[in-house]
Amino acid sequence: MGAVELPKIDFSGVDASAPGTGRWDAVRAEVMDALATFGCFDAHYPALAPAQRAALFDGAVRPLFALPVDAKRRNHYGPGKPFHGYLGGLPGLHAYESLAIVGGPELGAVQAFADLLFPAADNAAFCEAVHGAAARMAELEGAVRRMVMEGLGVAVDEGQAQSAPFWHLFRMSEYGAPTADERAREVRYGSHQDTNSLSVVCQHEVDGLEMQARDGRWVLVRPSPASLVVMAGNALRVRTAWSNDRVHAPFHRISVGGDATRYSAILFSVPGEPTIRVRDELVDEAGGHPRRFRDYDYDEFVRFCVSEEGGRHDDKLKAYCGVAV
Ligand SMILES: O=C(O)CCC(=O)C(=O)O
Ligand SMILES: [Fe+2]
Repeated sequence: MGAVELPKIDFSGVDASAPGTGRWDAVRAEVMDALATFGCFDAHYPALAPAQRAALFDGAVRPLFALPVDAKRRNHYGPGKPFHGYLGGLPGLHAYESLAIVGGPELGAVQAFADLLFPAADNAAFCEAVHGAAARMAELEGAVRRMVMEGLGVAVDEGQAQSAPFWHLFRMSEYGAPTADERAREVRYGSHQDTNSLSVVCQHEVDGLEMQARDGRWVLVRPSPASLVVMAGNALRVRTAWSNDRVHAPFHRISVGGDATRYSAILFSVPGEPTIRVRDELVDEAGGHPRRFRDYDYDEFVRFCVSEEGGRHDDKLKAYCGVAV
């Protein structure tokens, strides 16, 4: 068997602010195909320029992780939002740390984060680097999300989109290289599906993201300076489950090898409503598209995923709210 590779989709010439123009329709067909087969793809996306990536990682992400832990711990959004901010020193997540900005594509949110972590410092360049990259990644996420709705034939109703908005979490992560007493390649962040709708991953120079193909094989995704990985999470899978999982939420994990610390930045889109609902117009019991999941509370599902009970299931969504069909 040959090596598996992620589908590659070229987004040059796709204008996120002008849906339907240029290569939009052709790219949408490729997106639907990739999300149904792999649940993810490698997006060639030159709008996030190599210089912008360098500014993000070298000018912002590295200095951020070099801060003392006490400073990093200031990145938290309150007890009800346990996975919104700093993560570090967690059981099962050795040599992994991450920081996250709620609303990362918005300058004000980045500014508030910077003021918290670098008080009394000139943080204008930091803010520009983080906001610039997060905003470009959000444009790609928005275009893909719209393509999925169009591709499924779900009306893209601007009014409704406003009343049930999505919000973004921009997470920056650091994974330590294997130590002398570890194996040459170590899994730092174990196999999981994302809970949100879409995730856009920017790997910087050092590989580590492994996606699992439907046949079970793991694909190590090589970072390239002009590409991003886009994948579907369980919140999107739920919405499309009526049509035999037309969107697959892939399992993935992060491993490290070599001797360089790995950095990544991920933009997650999260549904704005507390309850995730399968849209009624997508359920057709008589027509062979029965309801496959109960409506569920998003935050409670996230807590279930990290609970002892959740840990016993691979397919946590099915265990949490699956309906036997
Ligand atoms: O660091 C990465 O490349 C991806 C991390 C990831 O899968 C996650 O944070 O959910
Ligand atoms: Fe993930």
